[in-house]
Amino acid sequence: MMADNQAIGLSPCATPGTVCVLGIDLGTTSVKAALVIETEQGQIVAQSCSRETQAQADSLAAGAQGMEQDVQRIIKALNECLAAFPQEHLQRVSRIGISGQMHGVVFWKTNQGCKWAKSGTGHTFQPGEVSHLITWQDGRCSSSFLSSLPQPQSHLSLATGFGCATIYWYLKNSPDFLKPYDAAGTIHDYVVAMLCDLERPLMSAQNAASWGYFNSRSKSWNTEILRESGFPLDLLPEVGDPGDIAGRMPHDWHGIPKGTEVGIALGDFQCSVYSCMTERTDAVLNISTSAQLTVPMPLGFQPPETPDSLSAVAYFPYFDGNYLAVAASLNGGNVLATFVDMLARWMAELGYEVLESNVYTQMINAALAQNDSRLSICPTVFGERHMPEQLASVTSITASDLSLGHVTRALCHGIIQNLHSMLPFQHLKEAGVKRILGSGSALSRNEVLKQEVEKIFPFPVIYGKDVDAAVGAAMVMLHRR
Ligand SMILES: Nc1ncnc2c1ncn2[C@@H]1O[C@H](COP(=O)(O)OP(=O)(O)O)[C@@H](O)[C@H]1O
Ligand SMILES: O=C(CO)[C@@H](O)[C@H](O)[C@H](O)[C@H](O)COP(=O)(O)O
Repeated sequence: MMADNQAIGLSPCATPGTVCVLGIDLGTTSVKAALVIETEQGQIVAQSCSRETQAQADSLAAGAQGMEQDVQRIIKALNECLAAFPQEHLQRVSRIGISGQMHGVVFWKTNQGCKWAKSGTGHTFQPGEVSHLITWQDGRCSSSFLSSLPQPQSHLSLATGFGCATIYWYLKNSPDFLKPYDAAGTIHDYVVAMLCDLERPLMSAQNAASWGYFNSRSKSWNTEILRESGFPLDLLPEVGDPGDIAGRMPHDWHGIPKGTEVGIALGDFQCSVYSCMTERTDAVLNISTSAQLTVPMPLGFQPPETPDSLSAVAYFPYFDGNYLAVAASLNGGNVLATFVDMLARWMAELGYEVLESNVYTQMINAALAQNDSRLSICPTVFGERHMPEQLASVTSITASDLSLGHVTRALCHGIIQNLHSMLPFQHLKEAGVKRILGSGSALSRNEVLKQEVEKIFPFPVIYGKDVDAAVGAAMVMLHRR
């Protein structure tokens, strides 16, 4: 689906005195925005919008191993989302919360990162001296390259696609690439820096942990280790607490008033959890481009000093010094997207053009008619961080189970089964989990995935209406005073 705009019937944002917060999520596939307002009954999502970015770009330096995105395209999708909101709502926004795809890195030149221009509805910005975003899906750092790097002092293992690993890769393979830039951050740190005109980017501890070489206990980069190996320390953003304010906008933006507060950028996964988790006995399953299954760790939990690189579960910083235990899978909605793309390419080779959104609808409907499939699909097309070498496979192929419905059913089963192998039902039960909350648009739009979740994890599964990272980012900013 290319675009999706939704509005509730009333216009509470337009009511004077109403607190209205804009939440933005810069995801791997799409940009989402939501206007969330505080009412006596709680929060309401007054408007939401989603635009696919179609930002995939060739990597000149890393070739097929690279996974890069064009920042112009991401900002275009963001501008389109905001342009779709009514001006009278945007004029009431008093705070902005921004989240996005973690781990990735984008480089820019201070004071030249963007160009502001006046448009019909106020000021907007376009990217200026900015590199591609090298995303969390980037595969340029091989296992042998990673093991040649200094040992981080962090509870999280380093993996390909992590900002610091990517910077090391440029340093060793293409140092000239880094020369024009003096600032770096995740894509959402970049947007916050542009909106607040920050001299030096600010990054939340959530995103810093996702870059590697960050100690979550001391909330500091492994400066000494990095310095000794010649790492360009100037490219490391300053780190702040998730929920803190990064600054105020010196310009109006799409009609949002000048002076509006912008929060330090947050992790998309943590914001998805924030949008729905209400009890400490909740597990959250988020499926967007990637997939995560998570449970909150007990209050006061501190992760071990060193990571277990073979463990499928990692501890990600959440809010207020708390942690989430997470099975962060690299194989979520992107596996289905790869399948759809493969089908569309085959069809094109056979002389037929198909609309990908129609393929999703058809294949989901076909799989709904097949309760089961003997096909067994291990879906790890993109490997997993704890097992990068184990790629996807199909076994138990019988001639009777080759319909689109059988294959889609087996694929959806495989995605959920893979998450289960990383964080099994039994472990969730032992951790006191009572229900699973579903979030993310790859899950909410796919009835077959939902059925497989309910089969494989026999807990009550609840799919909220307005649960995603954009709403979570707005809620964080509503709640933090
Ligand atoms: N028409 C569709 N119907 C069902 N699922 C879809 C459709 N289009 C895309 N998807 C799924 O949604 C995923 C992207 O979800 P999205 O929430 O946009 O990701 P992100 O938050 O990572 O940007 C795709 O990888 C794909 O699996
Ligand atoms: O990279 C992964 C894979 O699950 C996670 O560690 C991370 O929290 C996020 O999923 C990434 O930020 C990507 O998010 P998304 O675009 O798939 O929603």
